[in-house]
Amino acid sequence: MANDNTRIGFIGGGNMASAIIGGLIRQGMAASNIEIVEPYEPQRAKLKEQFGITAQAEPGAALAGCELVVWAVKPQTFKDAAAQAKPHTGTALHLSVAAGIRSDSIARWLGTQRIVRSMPNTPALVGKGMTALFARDAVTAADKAQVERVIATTGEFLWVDEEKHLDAVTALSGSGPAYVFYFLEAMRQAGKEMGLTEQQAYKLAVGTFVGASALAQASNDPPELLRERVTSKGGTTYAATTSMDSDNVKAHFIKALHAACKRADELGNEFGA
Ligand SMILES: NC(=O)c1ccc[n+]([C@@H]2O[C@H](COP(=O)([O-])OP(=O)(O)OC[C@H]3O[C@@H](n4cnc5c(N)ncnc54)[C@H](OP(=O)(O)O)[C@@H]3O)[C@@H](O)[C@H]2O)c1
Ligand code: PRO
Repeated sequence: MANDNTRIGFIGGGNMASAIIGGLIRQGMAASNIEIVEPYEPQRAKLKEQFGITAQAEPGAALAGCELVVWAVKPQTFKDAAAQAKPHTGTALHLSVAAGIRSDSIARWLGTQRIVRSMPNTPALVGKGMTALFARDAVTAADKAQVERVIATTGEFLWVDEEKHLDAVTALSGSGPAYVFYFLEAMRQAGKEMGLTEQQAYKLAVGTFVGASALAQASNDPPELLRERVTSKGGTTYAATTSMDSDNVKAHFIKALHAACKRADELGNEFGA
């Protein structure tokens, strides 16, 4: 992004916006090309401290010069935020990161069809994000390329052809980091119960996730086979996975992801009207 003079506006300057802005700045985008609208004063102070960007409390003329507007508000506040910002967004291309809110709703609120919906995740903060993107028909190849340049600063991405698949993506990779952290909490507690210090247990658990993920990424083998290679006959891994199987852990975990997917659909219905 170093030689790119595109101006990008952010509506909402919270966690997800900060993750993307961090990526853009790391890749050399000038902070002066970023406009942020963020009503919460302490968050504006944080953005100033983190990125040197003075965010605006409400949308205004500065937004009009932005070729791309990123919507990083909660699903619950999207409609109101859209009503406030619409008079200032000109002919911009729009990129939403909001869970659940369908592009039909966004098109209606903003009066434009140039909308890309996305579902990023918080590892974007460290350049290891995983994002899925969906484009409405009116989005051109050049528009898509512009979105890709932005999202690529936060990690990897893929496009989905059907918008409803973004709900599944939300359940899988959008919320996914929380599942990993949940398992880290459990591994840390188990380690402590077995006599390790909290620090030792946490370091071992995080390192194991990093290592196993890197192995899965580097390997052409399916996870079933990778797991088999850890599992010695009559050994410790077998004892653990047998215990999980008898408690139906996998089925419960899959059920949890379906609950997240259903909630994404509900968010679209509840807050997209
Ligand atoms: N966090 C994640 O892991 C994640 C992952 C993928 C997608 N998302 C999506 O990203 C979106 C933002 O989530 P987040 O975690 O970044 O939330 P967040 O940290 O709460 O950020 C949203 C920000 O938008 C501000 N805001 C509220 N009304 C506004 C308005 N009218 N105009 C401009 N800004 C306004 C909020 O201020 P106040 O606090 O004053 O309301 C808040 O600072 C959500 O739609 C979520 O579904 C999040
Ligand atoms: N965070 C948002 C939520 O929990 C969307 C994915 C991750 O609703």
